[in-house]
Amino acid sequence: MANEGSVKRAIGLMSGTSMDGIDLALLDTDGDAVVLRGASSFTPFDPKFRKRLEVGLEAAKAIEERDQRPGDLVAIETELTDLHARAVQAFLTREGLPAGDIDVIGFHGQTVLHRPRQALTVQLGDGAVLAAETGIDVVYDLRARDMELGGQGAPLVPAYHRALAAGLSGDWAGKMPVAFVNIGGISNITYIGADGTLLAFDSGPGNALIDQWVTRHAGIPYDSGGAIASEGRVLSGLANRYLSSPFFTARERISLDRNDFLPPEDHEAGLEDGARTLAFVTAAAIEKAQAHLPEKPKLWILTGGGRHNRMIVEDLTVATRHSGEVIIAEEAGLNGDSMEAEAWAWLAVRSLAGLPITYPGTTGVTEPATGGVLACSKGTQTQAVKPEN
Ligand SMILES: Nc1ncnc2c1ncn2[C@@H]1O[C@H](COP(=O)(O)OP(=O)(O)OP(=O)(O)O)[C@@H](O)[C@H]1O
Ligand SMILES: CC(=O)N[C@H]1[C@@H]2OC[C@@H](O2)[C@@H](O)[C@@H]1O[C@H](C)C(=O)O
Repeated sequence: MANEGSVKRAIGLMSGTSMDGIDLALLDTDGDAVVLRGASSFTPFDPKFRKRLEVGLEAAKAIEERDQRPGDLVAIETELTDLHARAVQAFLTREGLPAGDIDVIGFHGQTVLHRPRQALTVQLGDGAVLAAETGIDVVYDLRARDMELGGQGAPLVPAYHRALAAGLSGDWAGKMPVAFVNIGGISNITYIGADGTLLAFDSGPGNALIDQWVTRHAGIPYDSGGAIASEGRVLSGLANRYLSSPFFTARERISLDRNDFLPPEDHEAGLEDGARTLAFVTAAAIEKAQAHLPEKPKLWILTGGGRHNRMIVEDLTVATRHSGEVIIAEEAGLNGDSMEAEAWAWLAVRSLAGLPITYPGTTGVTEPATGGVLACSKGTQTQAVKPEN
């Protein structure tokens, strides 16, 4: 290991359900406290590769065993791994850091299938190849063991949210319970009670529906700032169709696949009304999540790309105005773009130490569980991380 003692220097790599690119973050941590949040980067996928990933998602529907790669998925996985290796190399060059300074990379990969009921989750990405190409040890496949132990395999960032909450300062420190809401392709919520209670689950659609809608109707990848939505009005019939999904009232909290909610049919709305309604649905779904929490949060910290959509932020602010305050991560001194990548760095360090990464309250796993697979940079052997939870 490059760094002595319990504090490790880790790089986290996240390519989320929006499939927009690779977030990278540097983190110094002992796997408990966040010692130092470092520099970060974003490497967008070019539109051609994004298109290939979308085709890959369709092919992935045929997967029954997690190592199957139907259609073009073998080639896509190779290209994806290579793009991650290049993102790491470009970051190290930019920051003037030798690879030997980094103890470990936490590698998420690209989720192409997630079926918790079948205990099946597939993230494309070859950890061994990434380790060989970067010369840095890689911890990857962090979701699978949780599923084997009865968990949903997601969300995994909540334990990191709790570590961040412990470090909040000033006025924000006393505002408990606090909820982190990550508005990515799908939205997920983490609740941290004043007594440290940790609960988390996917709360519903995030930007994926909005992205698909504006791509189809305006040829742009996302509704920047919520500008299109701000020109439209909420179509209550359409909104209610989404919000009456049994997903919101089911006692069991399940993690979502990107395709669990689909964009409206073309005839159901015009461009602006569709974007406005979907932004409303995203916020309303987050508000509905409160029904599954022991107390209403006093503070909501928004992360993920959806915090830039002002209609989502406004709608959530209105919906929670009697009980809580809504802020974006940056107002609390955090980085809403790199938080998930930071989390993957933190989780990798925990994995190396055999510490739990998921809990009954976060994924429904039977007991606190570690996870991940270690691929060593020196040598070809890939060994499973041996947990001691
Ligand atoms: N300026 C902006 N205005 C509005 N929306 C934005 C803006 N920037 C990014 N987004 C939205 O955020 C999305 C990317 O968010 P993010 O990177 O948090 O998602 P992700 O990590 O891929 O998803 P997940 O957390 O579900 O895995 C984009 O697809 C877009 O919809
Ligand atoms: C299977 C999968 O990749 N799930 C993602 C997805 O995107 C958001 C939400 O659904 C969350 O459950 C999860 O990612 C975050 C990073 C997590 O595991 O915490």
